[in-house]
Amino acid sequence: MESKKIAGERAVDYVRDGMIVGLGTGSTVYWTLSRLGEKIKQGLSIQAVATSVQTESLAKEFGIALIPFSKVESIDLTIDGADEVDPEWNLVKGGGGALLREKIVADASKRLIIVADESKLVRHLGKFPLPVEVVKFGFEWTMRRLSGLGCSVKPRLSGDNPFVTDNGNFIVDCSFESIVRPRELHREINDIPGVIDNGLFIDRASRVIVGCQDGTVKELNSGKAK
Ligand SMILES: O=C(CO)[C@H](O)[C@H](O)COP(=O)(O)O
Repeated sequence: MESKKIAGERAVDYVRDGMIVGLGTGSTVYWTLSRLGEKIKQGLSIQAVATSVQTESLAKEFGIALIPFSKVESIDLTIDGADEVDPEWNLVKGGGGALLREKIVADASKRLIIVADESKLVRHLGKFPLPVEVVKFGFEWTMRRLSGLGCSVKPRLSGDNPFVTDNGNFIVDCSFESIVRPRELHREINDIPGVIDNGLFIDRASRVIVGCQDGTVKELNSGKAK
């Protein structure tokens, strides 16, 4: 928990007065939101776009001014978490089910800072099941097509019911043993009818901030993205 906190908080050092900031989703970003709230009390002035209903309500709690995404031309900086980060900074995201809005907001952002604890750094993506957002209609068929890509598939549940995203869709978690060619896999998955998007984020991170168990924070800044 402490390593998530120090990573999440550190990212706030990159936020400047007047910025439009994208707010990711998850337990690491929670600490970003809480630190942003403190800085706002001390006079920082920003506007923010949330990537989930959960983040929207936390932002309100922390006194962060939100604007609708539809009113935004571009976002200066987005801070978000990840489930896995490989040495090329390809990411798996969507553990919290917010991958679609997270990807749209990341796409509109000049910079994407990823905050994570050390356990998220992996040699190859794939240990964490890859979340795929699919439409409800025909999702059983879409799952069959996904399993044809060589993974085992599980519809995500919330208790006994299917998990429903903020966009009204389902999530299918796809377990590949190892994702060797993430770029190709990203395209293959999104080519399947019924798939809306998947949790692979390729060449999107501009910086990765990692909280370590010994209390230090590592900042990696050699990615290929904008
Ligand atoms: O992609 C996400 C939500 O859709 C999260 O950023 C990801 O699951 C990491 O979450 P956490 O910081 O709680 O470990």
